[in-house]
Amino acid sequence: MGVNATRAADDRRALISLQGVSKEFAPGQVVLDDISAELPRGEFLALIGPSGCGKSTLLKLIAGLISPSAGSLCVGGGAPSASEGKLGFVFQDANLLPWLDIRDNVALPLKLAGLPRAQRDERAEAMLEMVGLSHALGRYPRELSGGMKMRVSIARALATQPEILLLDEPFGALDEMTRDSLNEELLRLRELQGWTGVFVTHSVAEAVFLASRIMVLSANPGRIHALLDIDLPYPRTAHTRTDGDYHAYLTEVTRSLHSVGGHD
Ligand SMILES: Nc1ncnc2c1ncn2[C@@H]1O[C@H](COP(=O)(O)OP(=O)(O)OP(=O)(O)O)[C@@H](O)[C@H]1O
Repeated sequence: MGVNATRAADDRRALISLQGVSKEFAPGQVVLDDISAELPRGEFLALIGPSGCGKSTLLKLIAGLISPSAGSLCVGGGAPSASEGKLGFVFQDANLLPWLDIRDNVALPLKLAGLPRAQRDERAEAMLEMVGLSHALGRYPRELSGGMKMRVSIARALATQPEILLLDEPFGALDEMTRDSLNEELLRLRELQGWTGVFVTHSVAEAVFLASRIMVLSANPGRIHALLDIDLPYPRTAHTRTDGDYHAYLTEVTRSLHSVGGHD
């Protein structure tokens, strides 16, 4: 098989595969039940559903931070626990180290990976430039706004050039304008870097704006209620939010969420 044929076969194969995944933290307390999905390379999947339905748990399973009670997951062709280096994780809290300036915060995973100082500084600076913070390299987290901290957190998650980016409600604590502009920025980064993403959100608008597909989960136990394709063309920009199709998707997802008892 030639290089192109191999790549085409790779592209068709799911990058993340979930088969009959269930999770219970205590016997009889099923949090997630029988979740199956295939995520091809390039997918940007939003997880949405009522509070406590298991969205973060599903993300942690994909990251290999916890193991399923039943079923199996395959990430990048292997077990999630073996996918270290292929994955970047962004949490709701930016989790920056207060005693390091933002260049060193972004360079931290590279330091842990053993990259020499010059290389990790160069990469950290390139990442910070990509998120529009090259003017702030020497600043400390306490000197940054919430939106800037989240930009640093995203730059840090992407510094190791992961194939997959997992985001657990990263913009939930931000005001709407900052959130909208970070959403646009995130899509721009995705265009540039081509990672596959899975993110948790409570915002229907954010899910529709970002995602290529939305998984609506029901609660107690968490099950897939709907998997909806969002066929809005990328790149999506601020103009997308005034598009009639975008608004039709907002209505569809809101209805789906209401039918499972989500009040977000
Ligand atoms: N480590 C754990 N041990 C025991 N129970 C847990 C653990 N982690 C999560 N749970 C329980 O699993 C359920 C799902 O939690 P999870 O955080 O995945 O939900 P979520 O959909 O992300 O919620 P939210 O939207 O409120 O953030 C909750 O009832 C939670 O209490």
